[in-house]
Amino acid sequence: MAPANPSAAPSGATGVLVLADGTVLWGVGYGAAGAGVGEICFNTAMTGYQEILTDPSYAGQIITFTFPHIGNVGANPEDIERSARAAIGCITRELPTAPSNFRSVQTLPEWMAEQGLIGLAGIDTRALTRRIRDAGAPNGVIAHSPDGKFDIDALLAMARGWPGLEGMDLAKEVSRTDTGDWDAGTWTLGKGYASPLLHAGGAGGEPTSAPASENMPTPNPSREREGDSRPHVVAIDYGAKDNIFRNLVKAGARVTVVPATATLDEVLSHQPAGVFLSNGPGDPAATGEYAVPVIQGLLERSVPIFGICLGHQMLAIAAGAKTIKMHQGHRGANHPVQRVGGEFADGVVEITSMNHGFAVDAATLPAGVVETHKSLFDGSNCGIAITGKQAFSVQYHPEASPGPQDSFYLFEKFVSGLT
Ligand SMILES: NC(=O)CC[C@H](N)C(=O)O
Repeated sequence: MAPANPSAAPSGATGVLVLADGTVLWGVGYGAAGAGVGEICFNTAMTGYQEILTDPSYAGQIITFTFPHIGNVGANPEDIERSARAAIGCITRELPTAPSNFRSVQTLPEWMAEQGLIGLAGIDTRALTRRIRDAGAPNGVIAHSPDGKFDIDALLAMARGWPGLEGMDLAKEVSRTDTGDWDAGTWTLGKGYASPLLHAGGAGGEPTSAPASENMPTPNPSREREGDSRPHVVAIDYGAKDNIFRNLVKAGARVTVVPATATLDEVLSHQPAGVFLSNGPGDPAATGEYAVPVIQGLLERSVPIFGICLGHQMLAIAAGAKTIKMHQGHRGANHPVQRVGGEFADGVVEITSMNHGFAVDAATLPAGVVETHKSLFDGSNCGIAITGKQAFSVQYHPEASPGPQDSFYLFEKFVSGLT
C-alpha cells in the first residue's frame, strides 16, 4: 500500500481514493463526478454489478470489486434492484471496456453517471482487498474530477470526519415512504417481469417489460382484490432489494410494501397473513427504535414472520439476541451455508449470495431461538427460527440477484405456511 502522498494529482489521474489513515491512491475516475465518503468493502461476485450497485443495503459504502473486468456486459434498465441511489460508488482494477452483450443499452460509466454513482479504476484491488482482510474495512473517500484537480486535505478531512457505519441507522433514509401494492414477479429472458395482477388469484401471469424501477405502484387502496385468494404478505421496507418482492410474488403471495417506520397498528391494519422483514443498510443495533417494537408486537400475536439480512438481524434483536460488527463482512455470490438446526437440520449446504457487515452473535441467542443456518466460511450465524412460532430468518440473500437460486425454498416455505 502506498504511503500517504497528499500532493498534486499525477498526470492523467482523474480519480482518487483517500483513506482515513492518510493513504492516497490515484486512479482514473468514471461515472458521476464528485466525492463521496463511506466504508470501503469488497465484493467477490464476478457478475451482477448493476444489482450490487443498486442494492440499498450498500448505503454508506464504497464497493471494491475483486473481479477485474467489471462493466464488460454494459448496463440495461432491468438489472436494477432499486432506482434510488444508496451505494456511493465502486473501485475497480480496470476501466470498463466497450460492452459486449445483447441486453446492454449503455456503458457502465454512462449508466453510473446517470445514477450518481462514482467510479474509480486503476486501483490495485487485490492489495486493497488484502488490506481490508487484514486490518478491517476502512473509512474513506472516492473522488472523480475530470479536470484532475483535487483538494486532498479536504478529502482527508471528509474521510476522518465520517463517523463510520457502527451505530448508524440508515434504513429509514433509504426506505420507501409510502405504502403500496407490489405486483411484479420474477424476470425471464425475452419476457421481462411477470405481472400476476393480470391473473388475479395466482402467481405467474403475463409478462411485462416494465423495468424494475417502475414496478413499485403508487398507493391504490381501492384496487380490485376480489377473487385474489393469495395470502397477503406485508413487507416492511428497510431498504429492500426488489427481487425479494418478486420472489414473494413468484412463491404465490400478494404483497403490500410499507415503510420502515410503519407502526404495529399500521402493519396490522392490512390484516397480514404474514410479515416480511427486508434487508437494509446500517447497523442493526441502531435501527431498533422503530423496528424492534413492531417485530415484538408481531411475535406476541404469533403473526408469521420471514426476515432477510437486516430483517434477520432485527428479528434476532427483537427476540433478545445481540449483533456484532464483523471484521471484514461477507459480500459475494458463492458463500457456502449449511443447514444445521431446527426445521433445517438436514446438513444440506446451499451456495448463497451475501452482503453483510454485521452478524447475529449466536452466543447471545436466548432460549427459544434456534440457530438454523451457519456460514461454512467462518461459522458465523446465518439463520434463526423462533421455537413454537412460524418465524424464521436468514442472514444471506435467497433472492440472489445476483447469485445462485439454491435458497428459493425459503420463499416457498414462508408463503405456503400462510393462510
Ligand atoms: N444486506 C443487508 O441487509 C445488510 C444488513 C446490515 N446492514 C449489515 O451490513 O450487516
